Amino acid sequence: MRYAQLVMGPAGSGKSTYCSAMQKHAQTAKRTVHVVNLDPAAEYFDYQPTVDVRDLIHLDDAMEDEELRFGPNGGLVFCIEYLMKNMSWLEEQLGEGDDDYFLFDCPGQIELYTHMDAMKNIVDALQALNFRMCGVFLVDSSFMVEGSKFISGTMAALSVMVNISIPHVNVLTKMDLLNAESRNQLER
Ligand SMILES: Nc1nc2c(ncn2[C@@H]2O[C@H](COP(=O)(O)OP(=O)(O)OP(=O)(O)O)[C@@H](O)[C@H]2O)c(=O)[nH]1
Repeated sequence: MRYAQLVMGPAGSGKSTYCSAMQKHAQTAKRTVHVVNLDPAAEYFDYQPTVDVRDLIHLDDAMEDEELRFGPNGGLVFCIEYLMKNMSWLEEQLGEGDDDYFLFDCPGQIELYTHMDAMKNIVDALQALNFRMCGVFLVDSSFMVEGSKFISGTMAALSVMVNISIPHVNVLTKMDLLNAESRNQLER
């Protein structure tokens, strides 16, 4: 059995920062946590990925292809579907270790989780590879303070939980950026 967190959330919500912090935290506890970059458009992260989907396909490959001519959104969906069709590549990259712990740093395009099958299919394929998975959905806390945004954030989280159908934890990120009044408002 292997274990994994699927780290999801809107663009800029802090997924890569979370993965990096968790990896460092594990190192401090003398444990090894592998991070897998599943974002074909990633430009910067400060962890050492064990697997990087950009070695298989990069967003630019889809956008610069003369026949495909995708924009950034269509291109990203194409890349994730391409990964799905090449799961054997991911399987090989992940190796066969037992008891390994992985963090999958996902792309920030929320429709991949809320109403498309792409990410759900990848989760199903990973579960077939003996992964026990948990979804971690990150939301920037500053987008949760106003009532309307709070509803939007919680509905997005609920939609992801139902669509992906694995144990699910929501994480409010960037709490350090909230002032006391906003924290109280969020608490209420
Ligand atoms: N102050 C503060 N900044 C944070 C926190 N988490 C992330 N950030 C910052 O927010 C920005 C976006 O963080 P990322 O980790 O790149 O977010 P992401 O979800 O991986 O972004 P995409 O891959 O573009 O979707 C970076 O400048 C981070 O340094 C946090 O808890 N506190």
